[in-house]
Amino acid sequence: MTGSSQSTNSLAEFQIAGTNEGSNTKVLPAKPEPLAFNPKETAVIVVDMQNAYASKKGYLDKAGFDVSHTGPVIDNIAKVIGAARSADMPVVFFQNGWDPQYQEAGGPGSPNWYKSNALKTMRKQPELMGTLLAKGTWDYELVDELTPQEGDIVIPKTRYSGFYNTNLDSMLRSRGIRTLIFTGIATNVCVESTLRDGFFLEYFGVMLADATHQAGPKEIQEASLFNVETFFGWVSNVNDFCNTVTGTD
Ligand SMILES: NC(=O)N/C=C\C(=O)O
Repeated sequence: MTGSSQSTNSLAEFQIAGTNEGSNTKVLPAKPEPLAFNPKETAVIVVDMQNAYASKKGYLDKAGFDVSHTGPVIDNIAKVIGAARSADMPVVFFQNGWDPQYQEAGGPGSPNWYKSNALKTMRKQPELMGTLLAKGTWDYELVDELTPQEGDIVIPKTRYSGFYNTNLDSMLRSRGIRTLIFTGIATNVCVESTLRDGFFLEYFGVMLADATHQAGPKEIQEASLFNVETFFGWVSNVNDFCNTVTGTD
Protein backbone atom coordinates (compact mmCIF):
# COMPACT_ATOMS: atom_id res chain seq x y z
CA MET A 1 0.00 0.00 0.00
CA THR A 2 1.37 3.43 -0.89
CA GLY A 3 1.51 6.29 1.59
CA SER A 4 1.95 4.90 5.08
CA SER A 5 2.11 7.98 7.27
CA GLN A 6 -0.09 8.50 10.31
CA SER A 7 -2.08 11.24 8.53
CA THR A 8 -2.57 8.92 5.55
CA ASN A 9 -4.15 6.19 7.66
CA SER A 10 -6.32 8.74 9.39
CA LEU A 11 -7.68 9.92 6.04
CA ALA A 12 -8.76 6.43 4.98
CA GLU A 13 -10.35 5.84 8.40
CA PHE A 14 -12.13 9.16 8.18
CA GLN A 15 -13.45 8.30 4.72
CA ILE A 16 -14.66 4.89 5.88
CA ALA A 17 -16.64 6.58 8.64
CA GLY A 18 -18.16 8.93 6.05
CA THR A 19 -19.43 6.30 3.62
CA ASN A 20 -23.01 5.09 3.73
CA GLU A 21 -22.20 1.43 4.18
CA GLY A 22 -19.06 1.10 6.28
CA SER A 23 -19.05 -2.70 6.22
CA ASN A 24 -18.70 -2.76 2.42
CA THR A 25 -15.85 -0.32 2.39
CA LYS A 26 -12.54 -1.25 0.78
CA VAL A 27 -9.27 0.64 0.77
CA LEU A 28 -7.55 1.21 -2.57
CA PRO A 29 -3.77 1.65 -2.58
CA ALA A 30 -3.30 5.04 -4.21
CA LYS A 31 -1.25 8.21 -4.30
CA PRO A 32 -1.01 10.51 -2.45
CA GLU A 33 -2.65 8.19 0.10
CA PRO A 34 -4.94 5.12 0.18
CA LEU A 35 -8.54 5.86 -0.66
CA ALA A 36 -11.51 4.25 1.07
CA PHE A 37 -14.38 3.49 -1.27
CA ASN A 38 -17.59 1.51 -1.27
CA PRO A 39 -17.86 -0.64 -4.44
CA LYS A 40 -21.65 -0.12 -4.36
CA GLU A 41 -21.04 3.63 -4.66
CA THR A 42 -18.36 3.37 -7.34
CA ALA A 43 -18.45 3.44 -11.15
CA VAL A 44 -15.77 2.78 -13.75
CA ILE A 45 -15.54 5.44 -16.44
CA VAL A 46 -14.04 4.40 -19.80
CA VAL A 47 -13.20 7.55 -21.71
CA ASP A 48 -13.25 7.55 -25.51
CA MET A 49 -11.74 4.13 -26.22
CA GLN A 50 -12.59 4.62 -29.88
CA ASN A 51 -10.54 3.80 -32.97
CA ALA A 52 -9.99 7.56 -33.23
CA TYR A 53 -7.86 7.54 -30.10
CA ALA A 54 -6.51 4.00 -29.76
CA SER A 55 -5.97 2.62 -33.27
CA LYS A 56 -3.51 3.16 -36.09
CA LYS A 57 -5.19 5.14 -38.91
CA GLY A 58 -7.53 6.71 -36.37
CA TYR A 59 -7.82 10.44 -35.75
CA LEU A 60 -4.92 10.85 -33.28
CA ASP A 61 -2.61 8.84 -35.51
CA LYS A 62 -3.61 10.87 -38.57
CA ALA A 63 -3.11 14.10 -36.61
CA GLY A 64 0.47 13.06 -35.77
CA PHE A 65 0.12 11.71 -32.21
CA ASP A 66 1.86 8.47 -31.22
CA VAL A 67 -0.67 5.66 -30.66
CA SER A 68 1.81 2.80 -30.93
CA HIS A 69 1.63 2.00 -27.20
CA THR A 70 -2.12 1.88 -26.71
CA GLY A 71 -2.38 -1.95 -26.92
CA PRO A 72 -1.43 -2.62 -23.26
CA VAL A 73 -3.83 0.13 -22.18
CA ILE A 74 -6.69 -1.59 -24.01
CA ASP A 75 -5.80 -4.91 -22.31
CA ASN A 76 -5.63 -3.22 -18.92
CA ILE A 77 -8.98 -1.51 -19.37
CA ALA A 78 -10.51 -4.87 -20.25
CA LYS A 79 -9.23 -6.20 -16.89
CA VAL A 80 -10.69 -3.23 -15.01
CA ILE A 81 -14.05 -3.68 -16.73
CA GLY A 82 -14.05 -7.39 -15.86
CA ALA A 83 -13.39 -6.65 -12.20
CA ALA A 84 -16.04 -3.95 -12.15
CA ARG A 85 -18.68 -6.18 -13.72
CA SER A 86 -17.89 -8.96 -11.25
CA ALA A 87 -18.57 -6.49 -8.42
CA ASP A 88 -21.75 -5.12 -10.08
CA MET A 89 -20.18 -1.70 -10.49
CA PRO A 90 -21.64 0.39 -13.30
CA VAL A 91 -19.35 0.72 -16.30
CA VAL A 92 -19.78 3.93 -18.28
CA PHE A 93 -18.35 4.14 -21.81
CA PHE A 94 -17.92 7.55 -23.41
CA GLN A 95 -17.82 8.11 -27.15
CA ASN A 96 -16.51 11.46 -28.31
CA GLY A 97 -17.57 12.98 -31.62
CA TRP A 98 -20.15 14.71 -33.70
CA ASP A 99 -22.78 14.31 -36.38
CA PRO A 100 -21.32 13.71 -39.88
CA GLN A 101 -21.95 17.34 -40.85
CA TYR A 102 -20.03 18.50 -37.73
CA GLN A 103 -22.85 20.80 -36.59
CA GLU A 104 -22.27 19.57 -33.02
CA ALA A 105 -18.56 20.43 -33.28
CA GLY A 106 -19.33 24.15 -33.49
CA GLY A 107 -18.26 26.55 -36.22
CA PRO A 108 -15.88 29.53 -36.08
CA GLY A 109 -17.94 30.92 -33.18
CA SER A 110 -16.71 28.04 -31.00
CA PRO A 111 -13.21 27.68 -29.55
CA ASN A 112 -13.56 24.00 -30.37
CA TRP A 113 -13.34 24.92 -34.08
CA TYR A 114 -9.87 26.33 -33.43
CA LYS A 115 -8.58 23.85 -30.86
CA SER A 116 -9.91 20.48 -32.08
CA ASN A 117 -7.02 18.75 -33.80
CA ALA A 118 -9.53 16.55 -35.62
CA LEU A 119 -11.19 19.57 -37.21
CA LYS A 120 -7.82 21.17 -37.94
CA THR A 121 -6.54 17.96 -39.55
CA MET A 122 -9.64 17.75 -41.76
CA ARG A 123 -9.31 21.39 -42.81
CA LYS A 124 -5.71 20.66 -43.84
CA GLN A 125 -6.69 17.43 -45.59
CA PRO A 126 -10.20 17.98 -46.92
CA GLU A 127 -10.34 14.42 -48.27
CA LEU A 128 -10.65 13.31 -44.60
CA MET A 129 -13.77 15.43 -44.04
CA GLY A 130 -16.56 13.23 -42.69
CA THR A 131 -14.18 10.46 -41.60
CA LEU A 132 -12.76 11.70 -38.27
CA LEU A 133 -14.88 11.50 -35.11
CA ALA A 134 -18.09 11.42 -37.16
CA LYS A 135 -20.94 9.30 -35.81
CA GLY A 136 -21.44 6.23 -37.98
CA THR A 137 -17.78 5.91 -38.98
CA TRP A 138 -15.09 3.36 -37.97
CA ASP A 139 -13.18 6.22 -36.32
CA TYR A 140 -16.08 6.91 -33.91
CA GLU A 141 -16.62 3.27 -32.95
CA LEU A 142 -15.27 1.82 -29.71
CA VAL A 143 -12.34 -0.57 -30.24
CA ASP A 144 -13.47 -4.17 -30.74
CA GLU A 145 -11.76 -5.35 -27.54
CA LEU A 146 -13.91 -3.03 -25.39
CA THR A 147 -17.42 -3.71 -26.57
CA PRO A 148 -20.12 -2.68 -24.08
CA GLN A 149 -22.30 -5.46 -22.69
CA GLU A 150 -25.90 -5.43 -21.54
CA GLY A 151 -26.11 -3.31 -18.41
CA ASP A 152 -23.20 -1.05 -19.35
CA ILE A 153 -23.94 2.61 -19.99
CA VAL A 154 -22.83 4.30 -23.22
CA ILE A 155 -22.85 8.10 -23.35
CA PRO A 156 -22.00 10.20 -26.41
CA LYS A 157 -20.27 13.51 -25.77
CA THR A 158 -19.28 16.42 -27.98
CA ARG A 159 -16.65 18.14 -25.84
CA TYR A 160 -13.69 17.00 -23.77
CA SER A 161 -15.48 16.72 -20.40
CA GLY A 162 -17.90 13.84 -19.95
CA PHE A 163 -19.93 16.02 -17.61
CA TYR A 164 -20.52 18.76 -20.17
CA ASN A 165 -23.94 18.61 -21.87
CA THR A 166 -24.50 14.97 -20.88
CA ASN A 167 -26.66 13.15 -18.33
CA LEU A 168 -23.61 11.71 -16.53
CA ASP A 169 -24.12 13.58 -13.26
CA SER A 170 -27.81 12.72 -12.88
CA MET A 171 -27.20 9.14 -13.94
CA LEU A 172 -24.49 8.75 -11.28
CA ARG A 173 -26.44 10.57 -8.56
CA SER A 174 -29.54 8.47 -9.13
CA ARG A 175 -27.40 5.38 -8.48
CA GLY A 176 -25.75 6.84 -5.37
CA ILE A 177 -22.30 6.85 -6.96
CA ARG A 178 -19.59 8.80 -5.08
CA THR A 179 -16.30 7.42 -6.44
CA LEU A 180 -15.24 7.36 -10.09
CA ILE A 181 -12.47 5.13 -11.43
CA PHE A 182 -11.04 6.67 -14.60
CA THR A 183 -9.57 4.83 -17.59
CA GLY A 184 -9.20 5.81 -21.24
CA ILE A 185 -7.55 8.11 -23.73
CA ALA A 186 -6.34 10.79 -23.54
CA THR A 187 -5.10 11.13 -19.97
CA ASN A 188 -4.33 14.83 -20.35
CA VAL A 189 -7.44 15.83 -22.30
CA CYS A 190 -10.79 14.07 -21.91
CA VAL A 191 -9.86 11.86 -18.94
CA GLU A 192 -8.42 14.72 -16.91
CA SER A 193 -11.19 17.12 -17.99
CA THR A 194 -13.86 14.71 -16.81
CA LEU A 195 -12.08 13.91 -13.56
CA ARG A 196 -11.66 17.62 -12.85
CA ASP A 197 -15.33 18.38 -13.49
CA GLY A 198 -16.22 15.44 -11.24
CA PHE A 199 -14.10 16.95 -8.47
CA PHE A 200 -16.10 20.18 -8.68
CA LEU A 201 -19.28 18.10 -8.37
CA GLU A 202 -17.96 16.33 -5.22
CA TYR A 203 -17.02 13.01 -6.80
CA PHE A 204 -13.88 11.23 -5.58
CA GLY A 205 -11.88 10.66 -8.78
CA VAL A 206 -9.21 7.99 -9.19
CA MET A 207 -7.06 7.76 -12.31
CA LEU A 208 -5.61 4.33 -13.07
CA ALA A 209 -2.18 5.26 -14.48
CA ASP A 210 -1.69 2.12 -16.60
CA ALA A 211 -5.24 2.19 -17.95
CA THR A 212 -4.79 5.63 -19.47
CA HIS A 213 -2.66 7.01 -22.32
CA GLN A 214 -1.71 10.56 -23.14
CA ALA A 215 -2.04 12.58 -26.34
CA GLY A 216 1.44 14.06 -26.70
CA PRO A 217 4.92 13.28 -25.40
CA LYS A 218 5.19 10.82 -22.52
CA GLU A 219 6.08 13.57 -20.05
CA ILE A 220 2.50 14.75 -20.48
CA GLN A 221 1.28 11.52 -18.88
CA GLU A 222 3.43 12.23 -15.83
CA ALA A 223 2.26 15.84 -15.71
CA SER A 224 -1.38 14.80 -15.76
CA LEU A 225 -0.86 12.16 -13.05
CA PHE A 226 0.91 14.80 -10.94
CA ASN A 227 -2.02 17.18 -11.40
CA VAL A 228 -4.50 14.52 -10.37
CA GLU A 229 -2.67 13.24 -7.31
CA THR A 230 -1.77 16.73 -6.15
CA PHE A 231 -4.92 18.73 -6.86
CA PHE A 232 -7.94 16.79 -8.10
CA GLY A 233 -7.96 13.20 -6.90
CA TRP A 234 -5.99 10.00 -6.53
CA VAL A 235 -3.77 7.87 -8.77
CA SER A 236 -3.74 4.08 -8.61
CA ASN A 237 -3.09 1.20 -11.01
CA VAL A 238 -4.93 -1.69 -12.61
CA ASN A 239 -3.58 -4.52 -10.42
CA ASP A 240 -4.29 -2.70 -7.18
CA PHE A 241 -7.80 -1.82 -8.34
CA CYS A 242 -8.64 -5.34 -9.54
CA ASN A 243 -7.14 -7.01 -6.47
CA THR A 244 -8.98 -4.67 -4.14
CA VAL A 245 -12.32 -5.13 -5.88
CA THR A 246 -12.10 -8.88 -6.30
CA GLY A 247 -10.78 -9.34 -2.79
CA THR A 248 -7.51 -11.08 -3.62
CA ASP A 249 -5.53 -8.62 -1.45
N1 LIG B 1 -10.56 11.81 -25.84
C1 LIG B 1 -9.70 12.81 -25.78
O1 LIG B 1 -8.97 12.95 -24.80
N2 LIG B 1 -9.61 13.65 -26.84
C2 LIG B 1 -8.52 14.45 -27.06
C3 LIG B 1 -8.45 15.29 -28.12
C4 LIG B 1 -9.52 15.47 -29.08
O2 LIG B 1 -10.58 14.86 -28.99
O3 LIG B 1 -9.30 16.26 -30.02
